Amino acid sequence: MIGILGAGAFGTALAVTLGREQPVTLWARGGAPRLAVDLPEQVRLTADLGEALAETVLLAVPMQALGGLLRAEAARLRGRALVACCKGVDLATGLGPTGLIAEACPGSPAAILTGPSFAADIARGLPTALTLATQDEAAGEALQRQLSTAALRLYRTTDTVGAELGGALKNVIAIAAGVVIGAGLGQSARAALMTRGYAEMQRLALALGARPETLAGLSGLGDLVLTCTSDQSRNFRYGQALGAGAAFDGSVTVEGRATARAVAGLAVRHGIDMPITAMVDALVEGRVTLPQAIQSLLSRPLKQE
Ligand SMILES: NC(=O)C1=CN([C@@H]2O[C@H](COP(=O)(O)OP(=O)(O)OC[C@H]3O[C@@H](n4cnc5c(N)ncnc54)[C@H](O)[C@@H]3O)[C@@H](O)[C@H]2O)C=CC1
Ligand SMILES: O=C(CO)COP(=O)(O)O
Repeated sequence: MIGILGAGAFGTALAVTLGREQPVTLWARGGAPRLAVDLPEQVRLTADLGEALAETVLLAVPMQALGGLLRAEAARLRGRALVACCKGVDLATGLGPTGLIAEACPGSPAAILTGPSFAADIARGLPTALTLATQDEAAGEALQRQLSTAALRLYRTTDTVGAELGGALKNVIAIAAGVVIGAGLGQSARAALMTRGYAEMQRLALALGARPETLAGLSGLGDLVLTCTSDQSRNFRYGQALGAGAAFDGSVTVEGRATARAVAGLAVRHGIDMPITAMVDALVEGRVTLPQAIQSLLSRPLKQE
């Protein structure tokens, strides 16, 4: 049995695909999943977290809720294989998902499942490929077998730093890509933004110990491409609204907002130049106007690529 904590769009989609092949218990804090889909017979929905505590537990809550959930449930989660399914950097600690797991549940195998996939596509059984990262090679092989399905292919790596930073940072760049399109700056500008965004993702991630091939893989470049080019992405749509001066529903999960804040701080501490992330953070926080943000990016010094 697999336990999934969090019945938002992603947790529910994972329950649907995994539940077609094996028993799954899906914990919904409020008792109901967010995606309007039929759950396979082997998926049990519960409002009692204890019932979802299997040997393998997927943590599918938003990034800024992960630390609190881990601390509250540490005693019951310890010793289980814990697979984070969220993308971002924790504002309070600057840690990524596996760092939060290690802090709350030391000794538990900590993994992250990340990469290009919209929950709706996974739930429909469309083909999807994700990265499963864990430092423990044997645990990684076991999880890869357990969590791959006919439609969901998992690629394995031990580079947790690269996998989680790729997934976190691409959301910030997706907001910027949305701003570019929302402000009517055109698709050529978006391609430039994505490329320069990828350069700054690499600068930070490599400085923090990530491997370049992880950044070039599904969890980095793959997810950057998906999220910056599809209006299925909530980060992209949020950016579009910012760029167009339109309203955006505040209840929608937009991970790139808090991640921009956390990463702007990390970049300063590590002396890494991340102008797009800094611009997104300043724009989201209302410290600059849209024309100022665009002007500051266009007036960067001319330099080598
Ligand atoms: N939706 C998607 O297509 C994908 C989402 N992800 C990632 O999955 C993570 C979760 O996102 P979604 O499921 O899309 O969000 P969502 O907004 O659809 O759902 C979030 C769920 O978490 C629950 N939740 C919030 N705080 C909680 C807490 N403290 N304890 C328990 N439950 C809590 C909410 O009730 C809600 O059901 C994010 O980090 C996102 O980046 C990753 C890949 C695809
Ligand atoms: O992470 C995702 C796709 O891989 C989902 O993107 P959004 O959170 O922007 O909707």
